[in-house]
Parts: sequence; C-alpha cells; structure tokens
Amino acid sequence: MPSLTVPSIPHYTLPPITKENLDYADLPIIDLSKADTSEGRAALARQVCDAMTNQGFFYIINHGLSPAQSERIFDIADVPFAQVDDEEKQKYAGTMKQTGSYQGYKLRQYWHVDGGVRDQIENYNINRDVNKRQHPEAVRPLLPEISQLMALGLELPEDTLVNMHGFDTVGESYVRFMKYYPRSEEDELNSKNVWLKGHTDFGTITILYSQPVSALQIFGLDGRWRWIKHIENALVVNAGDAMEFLSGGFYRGTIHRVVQPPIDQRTYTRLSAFYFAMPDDNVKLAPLLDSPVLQRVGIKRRFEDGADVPTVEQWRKARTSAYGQSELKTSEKDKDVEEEFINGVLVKHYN
Ligand SMILES: O=C(O)CCC(=O)C(=O)O
Ligand SMILES: [Fe+2]
Repeated sequence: MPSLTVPSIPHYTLPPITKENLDYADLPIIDLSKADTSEGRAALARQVCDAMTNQGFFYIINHGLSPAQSERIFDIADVPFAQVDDEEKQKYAGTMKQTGSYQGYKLRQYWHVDGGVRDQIENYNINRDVNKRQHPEAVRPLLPEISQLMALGLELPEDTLVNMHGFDTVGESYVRFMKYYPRSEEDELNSKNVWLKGHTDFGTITILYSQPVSALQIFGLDGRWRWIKHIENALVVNAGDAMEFLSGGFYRGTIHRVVQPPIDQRTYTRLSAFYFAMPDDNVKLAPLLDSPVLQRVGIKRRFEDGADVPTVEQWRKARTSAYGQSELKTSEKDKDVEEEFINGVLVKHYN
C-alpha cells in the first residue's frame, strides 16, 4: 500500500481468546507466500478448490497485511460505533427494506432473529466507491485508508471472476464493520443463544479479519455446527450465493451463524470487519457453462428451468430487503429451518 498520513484514532483493544475447548471446524490454511512460483500457485489453486467444494471456508495467512495493519483495521472498525453519537447514526441509517442496499448503518434491533427477539448488532457499511455516499464526520478522515482496504478484496484468484468485479462499474462490493453487544438473559433464552441465524452470504466471496471472540460457526455437511477458531492476523474466506450460482453448485455457499460466545468471553463486545465481494450489478447469475470442470462434474441448478435467472442487482436487492424483515415459514422437512422464496429460489435460514 502506498503510504498515507494516518489520522490518529483511539486504539481498540481486542479481548483475549477463549480458554474453553470448543469443537472447532478443521479448515485448510492457504499460505499466500507460496503464490510466488507457478508450482506454488498450482498447489494453492488445488487447495482452494478443495476447500470451496467441501467446507466452503478457508483461512489465508501471509496475505501481505502486517499485524500492525490488521490491528489498525479494528481501530478503524470501531470508529463508526464508538465515535459517532446516536443522532448522527440515525442520520446515516441505511434504507435496506426500501432500496435493497446495505449502505450506511444497520442499527440495533432492525433484524428479527428468532422467537420475537431482535438483534443487538450495529453495522456500518461502505460501498467500494467510498465517495458514493456521505459518511459521519468521524469516519471521513479514514476514507482513503478504507478505500485501500477494498483493493485487497479484489485479489480474486481467477480472471473470469475478477473480470466480473470491476472497480469502476456499477456494483455493491462493500466493507462492513459490525459490533455485537452482549444481550439480556431473556433474549438468549428466547432465541436459543443464536445472535445471527444460519445463512449464506449473497455475493461471491466474503473476507473477514479473524478476531478473538468465538461466536461464528459453520454448518458441516454432517449437519453439525462447528466453531471458527481465531488465527492471529489471518483472513477467513467463505463463498456465497453468487459463487454457488456461477459455479453451478460446484463451490458451496456455506451456511454459517453467530451464537453467544463461550462463558469467559460473554461480557465483551465483538467487533468484526469484512469485505463482501459482489460481482457487477449486470452479471447474470447463471452457471459458467464454458468451464471444463462443470462440464465434467455436472451442474446443480438452483433456478427452475426456464425461470428468469436473476442479475446480481436483482439478487442482492431482493436478499437485502428481505433479510431479518420478511415472514419466514418453518420447513416441512426440518423444524430448525425456516424458508422463503426469493426470485424463485428457495432460501433457507437455520437456527
Ligand atoms: O460476525 C461474523 O463473524 C459473521 C457475520 C456474518 O455472517 C454476516 O455479516 O454475514
Ligand atoms: Fe454471513
């Protein structure tokens, strides 16, 4: 990254890791320092492909961000929450339901979680074009740094996919900062300790900065939830709906959820930082039929034959408007699953 004058902001101290012995998911670790040679890249490509077709989640280490840069990301992430007062937060609140876009704040209690319980999570979302909207005063001096972070999100491994993620085209890849606040006993009971229901992300890939408060879990092919373990200065990557659709089901949009942290971390807030990569708005979410791999392994279609395949814009808007707001129906097959149809596609939410 070229150097910038970095504004001085308060340091955010991340909590210590848990001492509990949790059932962790065994995820592959992609060491990007091996990408310098063509053999190294070939080996990494196989590893990533394997991870994406199986768990749909992996870690990246040696990604080029120093521990100090990663620490800085959490300092920046806390600014929209700790340095902006409620009145200003209201002023920059997003209009998800009306516009299908997450830009701005998602304030606490906007989403329905389960059993009448509403969320205790604040988000602040910034489009990859950081100048697309106005931001709270405390965030403005940080925009050049946030803008540089977006560049990292574009380093996708495949040209085909990279080309669908133009930087100057119309689209909604974005950075999200997210702060989870501890909840009341009553809320924990009524929502069975689930803070964010099991879901798939909407885009191609999500990159999250590993952080120490254990709460994120992934749903394994064996039907069990397992915890994501914190790895110092690692990135955690997962595939979303757009990736699953483009790859005809070859890469899995993995179901994940957020639950109450283990007992020794329950009093902390949980701050996280993400990059959600979304193809350009005009990309049709149909399988990439030219792929020799898809021709070999076959395609799992998520859309009815003849149904209109949605564009990225249609998909992300419909998913964003519905999320945490729509009426869900309990699945006839599984009482822990709730369902809705979006653009003719069955979308599931897990408890
Ligand atoms: O906070 C987390 O670790 C996950 C949040 C998440 O899944 C999301 O924002 O889509
Ligand atoms: Fe997610």
